[in-house]
Amino acid sequence: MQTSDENKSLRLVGSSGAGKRKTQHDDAQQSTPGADAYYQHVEYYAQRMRDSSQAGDGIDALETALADSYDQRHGNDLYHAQEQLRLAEQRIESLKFELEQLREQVHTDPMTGAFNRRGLNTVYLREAARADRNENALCAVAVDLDDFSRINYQYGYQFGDAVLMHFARMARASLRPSDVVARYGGEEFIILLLDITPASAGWVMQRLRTNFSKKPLLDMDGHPVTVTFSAGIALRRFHENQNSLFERAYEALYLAKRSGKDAMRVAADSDKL
Ligand SMILES: Nc1nc2c(ncn2[C@@H]2O[C@H](COP(=O)(O)OP(=O)(O)OP(=O)(O)O)[C@@H](O)[C@H]2O)c(=O)[nH]1
Repeated sequence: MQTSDENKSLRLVGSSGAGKRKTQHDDAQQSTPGADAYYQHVEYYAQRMRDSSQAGDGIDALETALADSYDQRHGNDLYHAQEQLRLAEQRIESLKFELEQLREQVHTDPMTGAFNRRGLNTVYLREAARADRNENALCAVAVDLDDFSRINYQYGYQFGDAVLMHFARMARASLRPSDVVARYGGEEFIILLLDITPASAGWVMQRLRTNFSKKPLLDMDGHPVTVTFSAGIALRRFHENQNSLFERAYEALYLAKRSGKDAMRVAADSDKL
């Protein structure tokens, strides 16, 4: 039950108009802004509602509580802290996005869009671990465009660049999206064929060869320019590291070049191919 003094105080507070009225708690709020003051304020009015015997008094107290706590709910430290938190979360999201873009730049050859060496190293570690875990086959193919210095000399360096971009595009289009195309050096590429049956690696590369030769670039006069490539294929042994695998792929590539170029060879140990 309320005493008559409390009722008086309740009515006084409740009848002075929402939003503008000043209560005995305003001073306390101003001197101690923030969450503590807010909760004290709420508790104060909650207590008054508990003590109230009539619905009208309770509603009065509730309205007053809402009006008096408006600034604290919307303009106080708690509100600002929540706003800061929201902005910080937004910033974190945009930083994550920037980081993702930077990571992509660090791992990509800007001209061809293929992985660069660093990107290839990262992908190799991941895919080799996966291949070991699942006992999947993984093939590395070393590719070198034939007589590229002559292409540059005859058609210009810019045309040579266009050939490199064209090769990377054709490789991506001819292989599975999960396969990896990386520019390893000037006119050298490494391709990783994942989860491939050894017998398939040869004809997958043959398909790339066919697609590449069927869509030649044109010179200034609109004539097609024939560009070929040589390739060496090596089937990865379980737990074989990158250097060893690529070395075997390069040995096979060397044999392909020695055989007259525009050719493919399979590394000796890849006997299942
Ligand atoms: N256009 C262009 N050419 C490049 C780039 N990087 C390397 N090259 C050229 O690639 C050529 C590679 O020449 P070589 O290593 O002699 O090989 P090749 O002429 O292809 O001869 P083979 O490998 O025996 O078929 C050089 O002329 C380099 O200047 C590049 O980013 N753009």
